Amino acid sequence: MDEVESTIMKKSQIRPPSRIPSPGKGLSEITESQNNSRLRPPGTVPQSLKYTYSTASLQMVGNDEPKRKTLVERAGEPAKPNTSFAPGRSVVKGTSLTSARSTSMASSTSSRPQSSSSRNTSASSFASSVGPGVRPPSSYGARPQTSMSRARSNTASSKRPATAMDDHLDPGGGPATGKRQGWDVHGRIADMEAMYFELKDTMADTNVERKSLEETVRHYKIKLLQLESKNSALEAKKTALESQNMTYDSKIASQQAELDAARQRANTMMTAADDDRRSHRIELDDAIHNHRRELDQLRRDMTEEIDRLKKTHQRNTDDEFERLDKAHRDEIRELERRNASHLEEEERRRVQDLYEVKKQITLEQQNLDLAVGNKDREIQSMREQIEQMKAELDQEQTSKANLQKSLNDSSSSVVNLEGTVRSLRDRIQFLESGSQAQSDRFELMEKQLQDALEQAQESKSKLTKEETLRRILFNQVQELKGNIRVMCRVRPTNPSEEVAKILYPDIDKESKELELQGPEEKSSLGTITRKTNAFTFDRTFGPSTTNEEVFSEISQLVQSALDGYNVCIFCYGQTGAGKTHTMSSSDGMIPRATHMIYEKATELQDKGWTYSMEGSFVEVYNEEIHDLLGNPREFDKVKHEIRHDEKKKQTAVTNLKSVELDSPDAVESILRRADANRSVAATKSNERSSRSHSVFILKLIGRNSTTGETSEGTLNLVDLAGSERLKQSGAEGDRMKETQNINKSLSCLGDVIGALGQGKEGGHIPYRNSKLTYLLQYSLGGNSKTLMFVMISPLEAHIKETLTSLKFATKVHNTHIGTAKKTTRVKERDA
Ligand SMILES: Nc1ncnc2c1ncn2[C@@H]1O[C@H](COP(=O)(O)OP(=O)(O)OP(=O)(O)O)[C@@H](O)[C@H]1O
Repeated sequence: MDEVESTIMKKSQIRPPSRIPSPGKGLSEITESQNNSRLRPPGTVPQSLKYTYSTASLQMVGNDEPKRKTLVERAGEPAKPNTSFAPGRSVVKGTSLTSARSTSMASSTSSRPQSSSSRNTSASSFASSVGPGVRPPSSYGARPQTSMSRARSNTASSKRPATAMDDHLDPGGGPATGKRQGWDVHGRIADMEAMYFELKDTMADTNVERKSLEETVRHYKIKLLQLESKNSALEAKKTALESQNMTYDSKIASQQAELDAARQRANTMMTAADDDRRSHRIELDDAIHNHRRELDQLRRDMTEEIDRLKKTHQRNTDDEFERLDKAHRDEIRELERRNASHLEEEERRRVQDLYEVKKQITLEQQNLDLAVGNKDREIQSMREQIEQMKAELDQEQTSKANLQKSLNDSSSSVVNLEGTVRSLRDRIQFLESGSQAQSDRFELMEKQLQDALEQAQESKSKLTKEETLRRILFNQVQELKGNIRVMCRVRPTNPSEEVAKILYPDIDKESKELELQGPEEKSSLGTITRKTNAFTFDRTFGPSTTNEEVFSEISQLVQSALDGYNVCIFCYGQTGAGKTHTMSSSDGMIPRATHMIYEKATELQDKGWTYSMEGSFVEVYNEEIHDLLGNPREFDKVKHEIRHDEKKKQTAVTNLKSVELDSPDAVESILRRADANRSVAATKSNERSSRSHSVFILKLIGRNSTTGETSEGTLNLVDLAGSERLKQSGAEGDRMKETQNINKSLSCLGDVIGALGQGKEGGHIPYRNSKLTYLLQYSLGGNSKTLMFVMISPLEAHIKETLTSLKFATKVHNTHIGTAKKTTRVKERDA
């Protein structure tokens, strides 16, 4: 609002005249009228006029009609009453501004001290130019008092600078600043024109000012309307709040009344409760008092009754005791009599039972004999079956040999025939005779050749079929022999060593039995005895047996690996019993097996089989896997993990070096390297005792291009660490840890074989309990074939350990994995 006002104020400033010509003396009557207006004191303005101006000004604002005419227009008009001009001026310069901001106006007006006088002057000049007759009467005489006029009357009038008007007022007529003479009509007209333009500008300014004022008034009106609507809204709100307030007041009053009523009720209830409590207390006191009295009375009565009863009871007890004593004695006599008869009866019955039991035992014995006879017959029939199968196998092998021979013959005859054909062709070409005889002969020979070729092809396909059949029959024979087999080998001795008594009762027959005389045992009577322990295995090898003989017994298993089975052959026994000699020596099982596989694989090439063979060698030492073909310095750095392929039933070890066995020499180099790397440590039992389990893994993958068959087998040859007992070995520190780990893994091996023997479908087999059993998971049990060599030392000093090894082997031998097998037991009899 102030900003608008200040704008208005700025616009309302009237430019001071630049130069006002001083009027000549001929214009004195105008001067006089002007003088009159100037000379009239401010207080002389009639009150009625003042009122009229203000009302008129308000009307002007309200009507918003620019009724004023320009000075030029009015110049040609007839004279009008004074009031018609004065209010217009007052509206613009006086009343409205005075009432709004009198101070601002005063200051703005005072900044232009010459404005009114210039106007007066211009009016006078104008009058003088148009002549006195048309000049309007002095409007200034009727002008209301404004701040400007007050300022002039109070302060500026006395100190006002000299103006043209003053010159007119000067009676001396000597113009202080006059520049034109009375005759200088043109000059005056020019001045008049200048003044006229100046006035025109002033009027234009005034119009602008008026418009802005009208705008302001409109703005105020809008504002007023907004305020009024706001006021009415507030009024409505106030009314609503008042009515709400009244509702609350009435609610509070009703709740207060309810509260008072509730208080009243509570007081009444409290009083009633107090009364009740008092009356109850009195009743309770009375009751307690009565109860005590009754209790005392009862106590007295009871005491009297007890005394009376005691006396009566004493009497009765004495009588009863006498009576019971008599009855008891009678009863004892009666019981003794009954017991005697009962005993007689019982004895009779027992004798009868004994007779029945004896009879039943005899019957069962007969049944058992029958069953044993049946079993024997079954065994006999199985043996016969095996024999028959062996005969069939022999027959098949013979037929295979014959076929092979005929194939060879056919091949050589084919070669011969081919040579013949070539020579005949040459001859044909040479002869060129085309004679019938020659032609016939040639045809005959060609036919013979064709027949021979067909025969050879037929023999080849027959041979392939024979091979497949052989595999099936061979596996059947292996299964009949059992999927886990145990063989015992006794190492030779030096002449200086004290040997224990070991017998081989069936050495000339099946070579399965072994008898060992146990250690000396002292009885309670002081007599010393030695028990003979008899053992039976799938085969027993005496000290003179060579590695070649041993291998001939196990070669069939190696053949199974080629046929796609998982085969595991392991040597078990105490340190120094000959495990390493049997397994890894230069003519041991590992080199022999690999050589055999190599040879067989080469042979099978004729039957369409191609084999790839990969060998790796690991060591399980302190439950860690080491790569025996790797760098021994990195044994502790490189970690190996065992991964199983559940689907293929194959095991893989991570970060393991495997060597392609493309020649027999490759096997020897592997063995040399593994031997150099193998962890060895000295113990009391053996100077170079292997302290780890070593596993030679041979993977055999075969493909038959003719039949499309594939086979994937694994041969594991395991040299177990020594099985000596902790106490005996005298191991300490690291050695003790080694021995503990060895014993743990060997006992896990026993547990696994035991669990497999129970043969429960889906039963838990604790393969994971040791690294060794986990590594051999798919080579122990299931569809795999296992052979255990129990190595024993024949020395007297090792007899206890030997017995332990043999008992463990018997436990394994009694395990049924896969097909049924005869159970053997350790037989003991005194020497
Ligand atoms: N059948 C055998 N014929 C000849 N010598 C043998 C035979 N068995 C074992 N030996 C010899 O007996 C010694 C101990 O044998 P070997 O090292 O094989 O025992 P080990 O049971 O493997 O011992 P460890 O488990 O501690 O390695 C070796 O010198 C070995 O040559």
